[in-house]
Amino acid sequence: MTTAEDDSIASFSSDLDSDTAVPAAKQPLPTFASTNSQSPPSTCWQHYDSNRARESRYTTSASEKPTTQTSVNVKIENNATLPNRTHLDENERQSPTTVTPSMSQLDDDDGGSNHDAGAAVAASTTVPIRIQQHNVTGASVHTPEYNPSGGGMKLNAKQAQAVQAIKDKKNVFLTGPAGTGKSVVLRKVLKYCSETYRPNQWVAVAPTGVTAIAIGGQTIHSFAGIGIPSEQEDFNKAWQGEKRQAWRELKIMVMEEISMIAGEFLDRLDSVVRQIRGVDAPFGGIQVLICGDFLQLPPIAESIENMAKMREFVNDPGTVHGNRGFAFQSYFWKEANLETIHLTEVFRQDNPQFVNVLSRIRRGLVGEPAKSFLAQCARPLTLPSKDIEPTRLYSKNVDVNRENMSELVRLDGDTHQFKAIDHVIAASFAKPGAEEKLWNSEFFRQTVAEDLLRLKVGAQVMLIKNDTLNRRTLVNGSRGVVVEFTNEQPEPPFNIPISIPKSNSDQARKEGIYPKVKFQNGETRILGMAEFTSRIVGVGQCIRIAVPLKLAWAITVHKSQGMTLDYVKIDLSGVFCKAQAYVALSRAKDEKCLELRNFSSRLVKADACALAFYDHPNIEINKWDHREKWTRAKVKVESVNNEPPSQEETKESKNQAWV
Ligand SMILES: Nc1ncnc2c1ncn2[C@@H]1O[C@H](COP(=O)(O)OP(=O)(O)OP(=O)(O)O)[C@@H](O)[C@H]1O
Repeated sequence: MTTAEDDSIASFSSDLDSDTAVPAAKQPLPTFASTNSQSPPSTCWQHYDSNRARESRYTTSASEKPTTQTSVNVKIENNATLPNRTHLDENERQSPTTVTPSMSQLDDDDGGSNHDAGAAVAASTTVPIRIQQHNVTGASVHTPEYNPSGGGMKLNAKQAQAVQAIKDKKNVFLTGPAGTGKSVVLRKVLKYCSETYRPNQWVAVAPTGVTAIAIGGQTIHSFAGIGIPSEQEDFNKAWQGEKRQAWRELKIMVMEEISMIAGEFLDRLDSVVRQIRGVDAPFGGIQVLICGDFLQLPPIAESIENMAKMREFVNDPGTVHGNRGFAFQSYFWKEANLETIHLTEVFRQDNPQFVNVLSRIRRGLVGEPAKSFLAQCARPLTLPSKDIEPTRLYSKNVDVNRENMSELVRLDGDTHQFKAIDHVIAASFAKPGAEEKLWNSEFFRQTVAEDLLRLKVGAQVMLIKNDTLNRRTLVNGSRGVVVEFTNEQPEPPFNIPISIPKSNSDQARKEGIYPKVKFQNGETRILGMAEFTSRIVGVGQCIRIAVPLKLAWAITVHKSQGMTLDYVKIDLSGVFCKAQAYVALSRAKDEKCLELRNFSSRLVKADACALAFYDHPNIEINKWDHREKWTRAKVKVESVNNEPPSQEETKESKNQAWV
């Protein structure tokens, strides 16, 4: 084991400039006689409109619900049949995506007696499986909870301290560089929760589907019932029946990868949860374990340009959600009275030289020794066996897609193409030109659901939509392999029929043929189409109906956060955000099992605000600001600010986020 450079954690006080408007989250919250209220108070935060909320019980929001005044414009490609939206399963749009962690998934690494390998595999994106002749890429990869070697794992003193703090009912922030065992502690805590609380009293949440799978939990968006929020009203969806009840019953929430959860998101959610629970305390008194490293991937903030556009369409600009700031910049953070535990012992890598290189890169530093150390990885990887396929990491989706397509081409067999169906619904109150705006929306270019999906038997795939029904064991991020194409009928919720006529150019494409996928948890599913939507504040809704699969020989760095990879090929040429190079490199266990392409010192960047948070106790770092202005951090170190992301960065990040 090797100890990383010691980062002293900051405990700081942070107040707003006197001229900074106090966000509504800080305005006095309404008080409630009891927590049994069934709807948000009319005085609820930021112009809550109770009529709209009533409607949103049945639709994603009032603006989305087709009404007689709503114009629906449907563009049907290639004579595809458009499924009637009213026939879509209502549950699919509203019901919670609940991935109940099985006990075995939560089993820690100490050889717990009830380990159930099958169920554990269900939650992993990286566990090796062999399906007929098709090997799932990443066979060499393991996440710690599913370490095939099993065996005992003794927590070090700080890890044990974190578990104890949770047992002592404290709110805990568990941090430290990559590979220091934060997730291992998290799983110990989940095991404790499962033994101590009833199932509805605890939850594990993460910002992305892949991470959620790895901890056997669900995304924070799906648990909250708010989807990907674009305005305050979306957060108010947490009031909807089942969700409201879930929030009220909760006693402890475990949050993974906090670096990707924005301060603004936490504050908006916190405000609603306090009201739902009728307790004016952080998350209405729910105990929290927050895990993560702020020097890893940051939240995906809206660009200033997009924020400005969205604000044009709303009465109160403060209601537009920009996903700004790190979690430590939230009001919630300051009030939660978190006990910070900083892990420093790196377990993932054994070589102290590699640990030192990574430690510098985490802080945005490179230097000659690090450069020459990494230069030795710019050679083809030698693999111990033909069966082992290294995981390939790229920064951008475009590179991932190219790599996946070239793998697809190498497979024998017919290509089956699945064309998406797009349509738009303008909001009843939208200004003229709304439909055109919707058709030109970035959603249709950026959404992870491809316009034309090509598949073959043997293709490595990833599910890109949660299964909100059935056994709820498959989620956005579940990995599998296409085992055949069939005309058997798919099951809900992925059962929108594929009825696209044969194209001239593609001999393999037939009507009513569905891909059958064997997932890593052993489940086999026939997949029809599913609905992907994006609501544009004040304008309406963009909808794509597509087969919810994506090729997955290669994955993005964003998808890899939290993983431990035995054999990995990394191409850093497309790095577009801070910490991306660090996250990619720190996945590798050993430099001998890492092939590195296109490394350059200029790609290594750390966020100055996150560095300041760790390095300077007692500094003031401003909170996210709900006004147009992106406030500068009031720190005593030079050039520390929260730069808003560029449009390019937001676009790329969203590409990752929507996966
Ligand atoms: N106490 C321990 N003893 C032995 N190995 C450990 C211990 N804690 C963690 N590990 C191992 O270290 C590796 C990294 O652990 P883990 O994924 O929990 O780190 P992390 O801090 O969550 O990393 P990241 O920030 O990259 O998500 C895993 O292989 C895990 O099994």
